[in-house]
Amino acid sequence: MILLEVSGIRCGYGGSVVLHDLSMHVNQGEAVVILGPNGHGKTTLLRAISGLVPLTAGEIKFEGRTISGLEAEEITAAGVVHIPQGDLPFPEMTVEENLLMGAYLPRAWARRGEKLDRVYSLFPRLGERRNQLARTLSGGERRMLALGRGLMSDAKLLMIDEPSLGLAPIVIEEVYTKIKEIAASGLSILLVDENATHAVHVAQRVYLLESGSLVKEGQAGELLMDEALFSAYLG
Ligand SMILES: Nc1ncnc2c1ncn2[C@@H]1O[C@H](COP(=O)(O)OP(=O)(O)OP(=O)(O)O)[C@@H](O)[C@H]1O
Repeated sequence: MILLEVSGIRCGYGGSVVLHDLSMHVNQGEAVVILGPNGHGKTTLLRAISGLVPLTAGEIKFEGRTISGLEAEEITAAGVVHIPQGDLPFPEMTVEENLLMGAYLPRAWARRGEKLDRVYSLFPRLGERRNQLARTLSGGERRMLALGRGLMSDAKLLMIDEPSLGLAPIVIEEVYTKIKEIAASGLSILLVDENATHAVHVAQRVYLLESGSLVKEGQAGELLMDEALFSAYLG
């Protein structure tokens, strides 16, 4: 069953068009990654789905309902949760207070205790640091906090923007191990990253984005087998 369906969208900033006639989808329970060089529109695509960049053409549907044109809060309330690049937490709040901010919608708030337990079992380091101010966390811990905050909501689709950005290789591996666990729990995931190495092991399906258009789609396994493609597009 298709969960998210993006059909022929066009959007950009001011007069400049960033995404042209872009179509893609995410099935229920699937982890999908969009790979592509920086500056080619990956973040813009997530922002368009979240209602932060208006479309000038095309349509986006979630669970069969048109969400393009809705306010960003309504799209979040529908279950599309966006973890932006850089994932800055509220620095003067504790880890736990930051996590609780992710459960601000009434349905999630009612189940916040159970959700906190789930986040702490997935990220024991956050549990140990629950009373620590977010500004004192390491880069990797901050990224975990951003993922945890996303899980505190009633997400049906978790969209994660470049989880490897600015982290040391060993920390990237740790973050991706957690994303794999989240995907294995059945939550649908749409991930964008410039770094293919880890992302292709988490995703079932991959799209390659170049200059605002998707140039290829395939199973992650096929991409891994295709060395020429892998090096041509992903370096
Ligand atoms: N707020 C903005 N105003 C004007 N142009 C923007 C804005 N945000 C992004 N752009 C432009 O849109 C294009 C696509 O940027 P986008 O951030 O979507 O790329 P990306 O593939 O996610 O790369 P990165 O990972 O570096 O963010 C770039 O040319 C960028 O300069």
